[in-house]
Amino acid sequence: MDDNVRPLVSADAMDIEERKIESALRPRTLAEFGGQRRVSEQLELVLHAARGRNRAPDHVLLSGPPGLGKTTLAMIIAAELSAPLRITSGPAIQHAGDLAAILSGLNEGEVLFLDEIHRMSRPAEELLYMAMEDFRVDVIVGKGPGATAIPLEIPPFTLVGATTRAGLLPGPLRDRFGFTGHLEFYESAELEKIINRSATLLDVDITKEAAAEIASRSRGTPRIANRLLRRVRDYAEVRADGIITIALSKAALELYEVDRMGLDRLDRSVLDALCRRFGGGPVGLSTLAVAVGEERETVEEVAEPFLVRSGYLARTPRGRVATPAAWRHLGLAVPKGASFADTLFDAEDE
Ligand SMILES: Nc1ncnc2c1ncn2[C@@H]1O[C@H](COP(=O)(O)OP(=O)(O)OP(=O)(O)O)[C@@H](O)[C@H]1O
Repeated sequence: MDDNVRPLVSADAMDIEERKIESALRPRTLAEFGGQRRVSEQLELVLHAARGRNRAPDHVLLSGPPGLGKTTLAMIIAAELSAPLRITSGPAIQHAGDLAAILSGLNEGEVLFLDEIHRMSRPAEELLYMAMEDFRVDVIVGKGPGATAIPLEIPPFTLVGATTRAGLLPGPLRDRFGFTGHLEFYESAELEKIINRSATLLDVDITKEAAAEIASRSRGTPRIANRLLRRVRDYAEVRADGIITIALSKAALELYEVDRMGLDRLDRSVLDALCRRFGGGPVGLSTLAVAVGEERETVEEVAEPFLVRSGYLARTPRGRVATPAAWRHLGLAVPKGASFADTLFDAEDE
C-alpha cells in the first residue's frame, strides 16, 4: 500500500512528534480519565483497597481495541499507587530469559506494564505464570540432562497486561489476573469531553458543535479523536484564523477523507474490496487483507472492530461478509440473494 493510502488511524504511521503530543494529552489520574465508567470505578476500588492494605494490588488485565486507553490506564495505576512503572511488550520478550531479566530487576511494589501480552513466546508465558502466582522464577542454568533450575525470588509486583485479543490468551494466564477490565468503544458525548479537554491543553479554540462533529467521526476511540483534533487544528491554522468551527471541521475532515460515519480510507477500502471484488463475501481474512494491501492484523485489529460494531461487516464461520448497510454506504445497490442475513444490524438511517 502506498504511503498516502495509510489510514489516519494507523498507530505505526505516527511520527515522534505525534507520539509526544499523544503523551502530553494522556490523563494522569482516574478522575481525569473520561468514559469507561464501569472499569474506572472497579479499578478505583481495587487500588483503594490495595492502598489500604499497603500491599501490591492483584494483577490487572486490560483488553480492548487499540487507542481506548490501556496504556493510559497502566500509567494511571502506577501513579495512583505512587509506584514506578516499567514498560515492555510481548513481542520484545521472545525468550524466557528476557522476561526473567526484567522480573528480577523489579523493586517491591513496582508496576510492570506488558503490552500486547498475547504476543509473548510460550516459554516466557510459562515463566510468567510462576512469577505472577508465587513471585518466583526458575532460572535454568546449563543445557540438556545437566541443566538445573535455580529458584529466584521476585519482590511482589503488579503486572498490568494489555491485549487487543483477550481470546488469544491461554486460560492459565488469564486466570492469574485478579482483575480484568474490558474497555469498550466510547460514546460520542464522552469523546466530545475528551476533545474539549485536549483542545484546552493544546490551547485551541473550538466550538461545541465542532467538538461534537469531530467526536462523531472518531470511531469511538480517544486516540482517533485526539488525532483528528490535531489535523483539524492544522487546517484551522493554515487556512483560517485558528478557530475550529463546525464548517471548518467538516471541510478539514473531508480533506482527510474521514467520512461522516467516521470511516477512513482503510475502512472504505476493506468494504470496497469486500463488495466489489468478492461480491459481498464470505471471504477469508487473509484474502481480504491481501486485496487491500495491508497486514492481516491491521485489518483485523484496526478496521474490523469498528466495521463490525457499526454494522457494516459481519464475521461468519465462512469468512467476512458485507451487510446491506455496507453496500449502501458505498453508494452501491444491495444485491438480491447475497449471502448475508438481512436481519443483521443496519448502521445508517438511509
Ligand atoms: N479515557 C480517556 N480520556 C482521555 N484521553 C484518553 C482516554 N483514553 C485514551 N485517551 C487518549 O488516547 C490516546 C491513546 O490511548 P492509549 O495509548 O492509552 O491507548 P491503548 O489502548 O494503550 O492503545 P494501544 O492498544 O494501541 O497501545 C492517548 O493519547 C490518551 O491520551
